[in-house]
Amino acid sequence: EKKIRRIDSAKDKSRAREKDSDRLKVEENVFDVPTLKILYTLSNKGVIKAMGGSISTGKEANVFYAEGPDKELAIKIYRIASSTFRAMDAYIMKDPRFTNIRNKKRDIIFAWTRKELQNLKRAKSAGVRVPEPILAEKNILIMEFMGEKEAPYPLLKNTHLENEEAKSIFDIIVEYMRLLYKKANLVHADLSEYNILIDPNNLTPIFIDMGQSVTLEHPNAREFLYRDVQNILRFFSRYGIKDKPEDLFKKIQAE
Ligand SMILES: N#C/C(=C\c1ccncc1)C(=O)NCc1ccccc1
Repeated sequence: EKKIRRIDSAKDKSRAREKDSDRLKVEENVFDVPTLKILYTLSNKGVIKAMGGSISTGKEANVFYAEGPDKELAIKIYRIASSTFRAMDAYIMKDPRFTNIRNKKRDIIFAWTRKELQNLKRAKSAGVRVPEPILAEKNILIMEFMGEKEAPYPLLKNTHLENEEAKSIFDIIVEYMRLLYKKANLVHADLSEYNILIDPNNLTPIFIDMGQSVTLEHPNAREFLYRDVQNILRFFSRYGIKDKPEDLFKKIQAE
């Protein structure tokens, strides 16, 4: 009951911050009864000591801060009532790893959550800096919290950089794209300044949101890679970086 109150208070806290009713509806969908049951179970198992507030809210999921037994956690909860799960089809239905799932909304969301955990593990073992993946349970993904004092590290989008700082971050991002491709056999497929955190202690990038990442067997993998390359070059052009997309595209895939 104490733990349940903490989760309920997290609900209230995240609601309290709601300004307009739409967001309230959005938040409401995340904490549906099945999701609450899983959170209570994880809490009773000691995986989650206390739920915190919402770190970020997207169309298809919300990320919450939480205290774990030994480290801070980020809890990503995929919305079952999400309207954008159709968009997931493009990535998941052609992925040989998931062709056998029944086309039921929940199954797609659960498979997507499992895929994000798997992709984070593969990225990490390839040497790409990502939040430490901890577990996936139905529509809930638990990972290491990347931030300090309950405040997440800033997105690349919101980080002020000098040109030299930007250049060194750009070089690491390209190296991570190469490691993902050559060693993890993955393409991020949604890489942009919105899905890269910057660790302010050493100005290094952290890749997040790998639910949509695909293996190189996916028929559109190279298209997605080219789009990631274009996104990154578009963002870094403001710092005087002039690499050509086709050159970067080749460099990432080169033997
Ligand atoms: N993962 C993750 C995120 C942050 C994060 C911070 C600190 N530690 C770990 C993860 C995040 O904001 N993702 C964006 C997003 C996408 C889709 C729906 C909601 C939110």
